[in-house]
Amino acid sequence: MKSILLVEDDIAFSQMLKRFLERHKFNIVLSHSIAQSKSLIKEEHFDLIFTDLRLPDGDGISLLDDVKHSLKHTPVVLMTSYAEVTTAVKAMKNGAFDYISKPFNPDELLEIIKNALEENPETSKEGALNTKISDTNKKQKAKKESATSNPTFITGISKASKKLYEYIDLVAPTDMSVLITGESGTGKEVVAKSIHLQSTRREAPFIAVDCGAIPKEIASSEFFGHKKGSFTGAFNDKIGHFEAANNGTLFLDEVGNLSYENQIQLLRALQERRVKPIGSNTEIEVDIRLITATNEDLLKAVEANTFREDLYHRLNEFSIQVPNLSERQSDIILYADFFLSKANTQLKKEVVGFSSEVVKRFQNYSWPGNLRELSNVIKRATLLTTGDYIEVTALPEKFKTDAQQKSGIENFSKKDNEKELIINALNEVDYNRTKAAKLLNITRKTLYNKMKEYDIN
Ligand SMILES: Nc1ncnc2c1ncn2[C@@H]1O[C@H](COP(=O)(O)OP(=O)(O)OP(=O)(O)O)[C@@H](O)[C@H]1O
Repeated sequence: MKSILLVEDDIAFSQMLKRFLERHKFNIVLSHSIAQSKSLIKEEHFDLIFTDLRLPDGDGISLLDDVKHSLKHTPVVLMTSYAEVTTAVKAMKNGAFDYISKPFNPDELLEIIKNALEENPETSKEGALNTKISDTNKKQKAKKESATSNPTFITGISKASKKLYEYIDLVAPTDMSVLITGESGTGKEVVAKSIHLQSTRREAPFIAVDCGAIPKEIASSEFFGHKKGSFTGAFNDKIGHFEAANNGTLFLDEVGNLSYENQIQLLRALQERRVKPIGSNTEIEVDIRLITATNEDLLKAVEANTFREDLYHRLNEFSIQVPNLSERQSDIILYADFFLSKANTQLKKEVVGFSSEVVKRFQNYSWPGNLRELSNVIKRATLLTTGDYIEVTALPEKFKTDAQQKSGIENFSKKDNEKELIINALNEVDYNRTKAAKLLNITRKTLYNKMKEYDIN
């Protein structure tokens, strides 16, 4: 029977894991600290060390260093939370076999353990050990790396995000016009781009136009193009946005800003599916899919007669409301991590994560500027950070008001992290405790006990 040293300071969680692994025929020895683990390693043989990243007397990485010196071939697998994934990836470069992010599901856990144990210690060279990645995490990392090297977008895990992406999946393959509403910075343009990329038009152009930035006098030339010499200042032929987006998608941002006259021109072009550049005698047939976005209430504009009702219905064959970041609480750290990777690449930095205090303050903040604000805060903080972790001191003043709270990763409390995970899981499933327990991979009884312990109602 293979023997595993399980290092986890959360008593209830470690007991649960122990029982689960014992049922799968592993011999489990529990340890709740680095010091205890170090002495156990001297006394007993272990086939695998499975350790939490944050422990009361240090982190799993220092245990990893120790193991690497004394037990070169014993694989070490780390358990992490969202905020720590970047650290775990770094730990893998230092010899950890793999990592698993909490909450994890039993199959994922068994697969990682099986892979780690299957590694032949006698033949594996140091380098091979350093670069071994399980299939499960290969997938996770591939996703992460593609997000980093190709900074497009991530979908999020909150209920609101899932619903948003369900709608995107639903409407993308059709040719329907989509009206995207949502506050500034929520990601409306990213949604438009995802619809385009999931549509049959993905190989054709995606042309984004900010209608708020076009003076009404030149709007028709911008949309439909012009011929050289057709008006003063028309020094060359110009291709309009409709023609440029032919066979693809035209995205009109801030569509509510179009003048009444421009609205009429737009409607006509959409109905007739053809445009005539200014100064030209020939009409050009265009096949475009139209996606529009607004952060104002267009229906109110229709009532006030500032936006044409016929155009409104033409644009609104399907509507998608992009939620505010405050409604996507369980996504905040995921997005923060994504923006951190992006900022690291842009600024050539290697900041690995956020202090627990920063995580807490991010989760307590209302984010009126939504994803754009989060992205800006993180970029600035990454620039200001000289250590491994972004601390409260690198955040704008508005995040520093809670003078009672100490900052620093030494303050990272397992309890806070666990409480957050439980609250997020409960929010995710509308406080259905059976589903939340399933999501967290713990029994209902453990969940009840923890809710009581953390005073969660
Ligand atoms: N799903 C996502 N994943 C990663 N980054 C995102 C996502 N959605 C939006 N962002 C980022 O958030 C920022 C704001 O997004 P975007 O410009 O799409 O918002 P918007 O709602 O169109 O804003 P506005 O109303 O001001 O035009 C951008 O930096 C964008 O890259």
